[in-house]
Amino acid sequence: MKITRDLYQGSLTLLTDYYQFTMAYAYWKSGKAEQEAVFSLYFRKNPFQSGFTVAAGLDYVIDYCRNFSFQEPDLRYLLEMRNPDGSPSFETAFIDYLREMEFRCDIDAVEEGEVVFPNMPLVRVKGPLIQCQLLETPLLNLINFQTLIATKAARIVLAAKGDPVLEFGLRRAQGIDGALAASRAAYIGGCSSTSNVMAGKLFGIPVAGTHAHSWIMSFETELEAFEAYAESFPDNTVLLVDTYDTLNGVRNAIQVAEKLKANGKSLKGIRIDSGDLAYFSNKAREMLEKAGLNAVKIVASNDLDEHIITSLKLQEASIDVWGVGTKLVTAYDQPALGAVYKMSAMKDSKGDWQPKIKVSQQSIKINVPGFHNVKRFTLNGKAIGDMIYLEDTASKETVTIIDPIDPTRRKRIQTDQVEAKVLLVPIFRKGQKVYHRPDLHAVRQNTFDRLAQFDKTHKRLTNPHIYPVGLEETLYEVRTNLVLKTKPTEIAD
Ligand SMILES: Nc1ncnc2c1ncn2[C@@H]1O[C@H](COP(=O)(O)OP(=O)(O)OP(=O)(O)O)[C@@H](O)[C@H]1O
Ligand SMILES: O=P(O)(O)OC[C@H]1O[C@H](OP(=O)(O)OP(=O)(O)O)[C@H](O)[C@@H]1O
Ligand SMILES: O=C(O)c1cccnc1
Repeated sequence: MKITRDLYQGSLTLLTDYYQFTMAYAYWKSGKAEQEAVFSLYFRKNPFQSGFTVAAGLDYVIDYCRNFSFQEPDLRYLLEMRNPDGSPSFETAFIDYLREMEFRCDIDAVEEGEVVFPNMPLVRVKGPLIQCQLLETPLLNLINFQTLIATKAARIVLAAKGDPVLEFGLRRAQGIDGALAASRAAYIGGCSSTSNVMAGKLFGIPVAGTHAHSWIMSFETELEAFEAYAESFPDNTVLLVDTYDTLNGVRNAIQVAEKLKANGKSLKGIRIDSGDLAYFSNKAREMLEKAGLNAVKIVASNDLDEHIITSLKLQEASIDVWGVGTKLVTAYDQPALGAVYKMSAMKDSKGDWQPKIKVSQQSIKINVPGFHNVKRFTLNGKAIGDMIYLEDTASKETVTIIDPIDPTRRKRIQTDQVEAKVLLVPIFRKGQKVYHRPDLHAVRQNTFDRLAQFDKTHKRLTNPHIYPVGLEETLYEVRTNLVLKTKPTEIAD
């Protein structure tokens, strides 16, 4: 897929924060640009107070990196940039250096649809410092939003307990790209279809839809509108019943169903978009059953989210299909995932790797140093803990994983009695793509399969049981020693 190129027709290399260029220039001026570094992309808290997060956005990252080059119009723009005093921001020789730049990074990442947790690397970039740095903003932009929406979708799909969830968000999404990326991520999270026709064309997501109130309002009566719609779509008649009076709408839909039956066809569904969805869906179900129309599906929409769906399920509402828009594609209750991208190691002038740490007053903001990876341990197919570890640490029979924020939380794992899977997968080697991307349907299936590995207590929508993710002991020690070495030991007055 060349989604970003198809959509934006050119290089996206300038779609970054200006400070990436100020640093790039300064790295180049001080002779550090080609020095090797490692950066890690991770988040610190699951969104929505969720017990898990679903990774998405890697496909866009791959496109971005494959198109990573400076085109002449971009170079001209950079050359014309000025400091506040009117002097050129960048020397011509730097612009020439950018012109020749070829993407040379190694990238490893968790696959889309993978279930991920705070502090573990989602993407690891190793390569020339300048290239690692320039990737910071676009990688965060691409991973943060899609991961957020895939997670929201997964929660909604879990609440729907196997019923199809139709994504209806385009009209309320954050602009064109927000909508397209959200439709893609919502599908990864488990939605069944999108109403966004362009997302269908670009990504191959199934497209589905009913009709709006305007269709009914364009006729003298609701019954005429239903009949005309059934004539237009005899094989896919879904009627919106709540324009004037929901139960009367159901009666009219039943009349149309009988006509369809006489022609060897059937009414596929009705949609309720207002009022008490439990009451109206149960009444509608009773009326449909009385008319022998047990197979007619009831679609509900109207500001739904995982919590309202859960409540409607508890109320035993007779809803078979859920249409969800605004609260899904805008991640209404948490509009951003806070993933960050931090340097974790750099080669010194002798060519030796040095782990790097950012020390903060807030311990949650201290990153994981070194060339690290993450392993998931499973027992009889169930995930029991994730270990963040330094790649050059020899494997041991027993490991202890230590929560980086609360080191009293620890878990011992007998590695010879469990299965282990390394979660970072090679994506690029020396700038060349080595990863074969699965199609979007396989990614969506991946989400279901991976989520199935987790105990339901971690998937509970409120107050979930915290899944154990920790640092392997050696890494924990490296990190603690680095913090102690870097942090002033005296408490400031
Ligand atoms: N039985 C129910 N239990 C919990 N929430 C419900 C139930 N029925 C509907 N809701 C939710 O309550 C909210 C009702 O919102 P609102 O009052 O705006 O709807 P409405 O009265 O149908 O009006 P509108 O025509 O503006 O959609 C929606 O978010 C809807 O999903
Ligand atoms: O509620 P959402 O989850 O965003 O789902 C999409 C909404 O979009 C349509 O409404 P419309 O734009 O016609 O407005 P209205 O039904 O709120 O009047 C549809 O009837 C849903 O109610
Ligand atoms: O197809 C539908 O029913 C639909 C599409 C977008 C928004 N609301 C409803």
